[in-house]
Amino acid sequence: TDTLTTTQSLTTNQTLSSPQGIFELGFFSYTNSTWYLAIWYKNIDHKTVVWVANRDTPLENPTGFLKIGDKGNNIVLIDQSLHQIWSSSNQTTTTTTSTRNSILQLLDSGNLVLKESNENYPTKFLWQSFDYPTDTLLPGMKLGWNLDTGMERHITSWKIKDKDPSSGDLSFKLNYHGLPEIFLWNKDQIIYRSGPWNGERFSGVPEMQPTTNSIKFIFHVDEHEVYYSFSIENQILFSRLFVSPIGELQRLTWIKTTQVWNKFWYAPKDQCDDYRMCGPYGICDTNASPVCQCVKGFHPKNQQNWNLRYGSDGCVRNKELDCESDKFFKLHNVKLPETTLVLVNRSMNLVECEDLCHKNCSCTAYANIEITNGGSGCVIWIGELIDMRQYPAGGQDIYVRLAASDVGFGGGSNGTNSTAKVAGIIVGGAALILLALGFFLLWKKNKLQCILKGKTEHRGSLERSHEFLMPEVGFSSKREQSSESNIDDLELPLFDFNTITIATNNFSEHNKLGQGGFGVVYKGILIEGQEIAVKRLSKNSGQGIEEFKNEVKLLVKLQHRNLVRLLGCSIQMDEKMLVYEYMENRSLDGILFDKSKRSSLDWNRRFSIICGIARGLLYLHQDSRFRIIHRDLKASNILLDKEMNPRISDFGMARIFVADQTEANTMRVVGTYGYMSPEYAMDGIFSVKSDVFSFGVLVLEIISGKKNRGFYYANKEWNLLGHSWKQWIEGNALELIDSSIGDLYSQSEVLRCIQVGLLCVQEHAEDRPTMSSVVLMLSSETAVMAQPKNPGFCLGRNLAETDSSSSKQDESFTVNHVTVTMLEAR
Ligand SMILES: Nc1ncnc2c1ncn2[C@@H]1O[C@H](COP(=O)(O)OP(=O)(O)OP(=O)(O)O)[C@@H](O)[C@H]1O
Repeated sequence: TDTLTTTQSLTTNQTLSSPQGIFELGFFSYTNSTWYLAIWYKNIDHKTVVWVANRDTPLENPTGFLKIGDKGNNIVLIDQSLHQIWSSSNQTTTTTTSTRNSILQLLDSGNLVLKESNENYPTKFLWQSFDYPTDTLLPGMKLGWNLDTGMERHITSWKIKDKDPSSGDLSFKLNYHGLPEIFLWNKDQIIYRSGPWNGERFSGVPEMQPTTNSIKFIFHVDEHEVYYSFSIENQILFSRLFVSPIGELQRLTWIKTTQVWNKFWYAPKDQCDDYRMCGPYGICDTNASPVCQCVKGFHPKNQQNWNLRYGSDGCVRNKELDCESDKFFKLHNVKLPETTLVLVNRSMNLVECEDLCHKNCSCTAYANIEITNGGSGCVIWIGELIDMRQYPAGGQDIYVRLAASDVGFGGGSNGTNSTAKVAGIIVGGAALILLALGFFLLWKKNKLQCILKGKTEHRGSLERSHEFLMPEVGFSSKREQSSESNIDDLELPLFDFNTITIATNNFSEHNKLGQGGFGVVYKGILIEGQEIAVKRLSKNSGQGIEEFKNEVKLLVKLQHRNLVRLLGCSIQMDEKMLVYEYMENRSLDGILFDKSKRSSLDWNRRFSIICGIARGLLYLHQDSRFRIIHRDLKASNILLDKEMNPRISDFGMARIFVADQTEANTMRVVGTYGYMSPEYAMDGIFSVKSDVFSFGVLVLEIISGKKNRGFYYANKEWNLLGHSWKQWIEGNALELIDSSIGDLYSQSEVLRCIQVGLLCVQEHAEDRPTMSSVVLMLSSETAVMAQPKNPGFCLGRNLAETDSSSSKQDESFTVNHVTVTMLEAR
């Protein structure tokens, strides 16, 4: 049978057999002292184990058994003393709910699956062994990442071949950063890499050639998943990828007539496959002597070691770059250098790619990503070029940046316009002959190869207008999604995590702009030179990725000259980042409340800042396609651009940063103390009028240059609001004005602003004007204005401040340091 039910168990002398008898599940032992639950090919005499459940926790005698766990959501191995020695739920977090009717089934693919017995959907499993490979990748298994759940699948060798299946030192793992590629690790050291996928094959496996039958190789990249896999059209043909304990990656294919596993392909093959063999800017060529050569324009860093055939020190430039006048030199037929830290744009062509690289002084090389149809896409390297090798044929072209004088005779390449140039390494006179020989050998080898087919479905619709706003992972190929979801996704400008890492100098302290309630903010410079501010949201921002994306999609549409533009977001596993345009003059509070800086804000400037904020807020309240209540309007959320125009920031954060649902419901989440309207602070009632209140506080702060919280008049009873109100009713309002403004101001304008400010901070929300009347009052000298009534919270000490944790500084007085905004659909 192929199935085990909840009432059955599988003892060590029993097996399950897949429906067509291709695979078998049972127990095996090499030593008779350790027993393992495993899957092997049923009809291959020499037992070829492809999966082991309890590789690191063997049964110590053959009296154990396998059964479905009591809750029906996992499988467990029980030993002689009825102890559970292994369970599938150690491996998974997804199957926490209990299920009554589950069954365990061995499929003909070799996949052992736990599923609901009435579940007919062929891929809906509670658990599957394919998610937990051991040392073997079977057709249909994925090697790589599910970026939504963080699940990673890789293969790890046995300790001793055919003897000890416990986890060995060798693993083959996909790295999804940059242009994804797969690395062979020995413990914590990389020993080989595949090179990135070029649409047809791995850049480091030029012998993989698309032919016409049997094995189809798959390299899938989208924002949810990045994986390598393969399928075989003919189920009776057996092929598996396997990592051996001695550090060899092997594709083995079963030859029925001779009953042997044939080594179809393997790696590493030669010394040039050894990772970093020739160091930075070194290029390894098995046909050269010594095998390590420097890229043209470079010389060995340590000539002595180099002479001793030690290449790992690599090479250094003959002449430093000068950026402007640099040229590019084309290397033919190479394995592309490591692509973990690169920038990727799939929509650019080679000419645009060159242009981009040229403009960025830290770009060291560029190349096409895909080789199909004459080449497409752009990858640019920012740092050293590592682990290149030269192939006689079948490699890729890369354009390396050199100082103009190092390009030498024949000149630099102008990207696609250039004619084929001499290979960029100094290989000596025999190269051509060897090249021809190499071609011949390769051709012979290729005749033996089976199919290699990259997935090349259309991707034109995926191109984005933002260059390098595109994550490699998110953009490259949403190939298996409906066009509808593609269109949907088009609206979300996703920045590649690498782009952000590079832009922010790997989130360096130096780039840190500050820390707010939502997380740390970094300054960044995109490769095209655009400055950005990246808000790295605290990990517990409480919102799922999909909801986050939806919010960002809405917020990027809000555009107004008095709002800080949200450019997009970046998502890395469970980490979320918001990308804003950078505001050169930072936040208003940094100038307004700084003794030495505030005099740079004369009255005209302050008045235009007040008017700008009013217009921005009006847009949020009324003119945008959604009504947005900011809920955290304050001087630190007013940023100033190059021309000192005010720009409101942090709008829409309530939706993005859901700290805790219960808090949101009980409305305990509040804005920043000092700017909060009474009804909001006390009862959690928020409306556009609570924003109007905060705006009023801001206006009075801008006029007086004093913080509402930090300012107490004489007997310390009054805060800025109380003090302003007092001056107003006593007819001394002009005394409020910041002395650093000097004498150059229009009295009527100042008075009008004070009146507007006081109208906005009135205690009762219904008395406060709307933002549209505020804008009107500010812009018209003849507008009729009401007399303000008393403000809310005009005493220095009030309800909120009795909290012992509040300080006199203008910090967020918030629950969990979260400040919020509200977004309502119209
Ligand atoms: N787009 C931007 N351009 C330049 N500087 C910015 C930008 N966004 C934020 N900053 C700076 O980063 C720092 C932190 O900003 P953030 O908005 O996270 O915190 P905050 O406004 O001080 O507090 P809160 O999170 O409570 O609103 C501030 O000093 C701000 O000036």
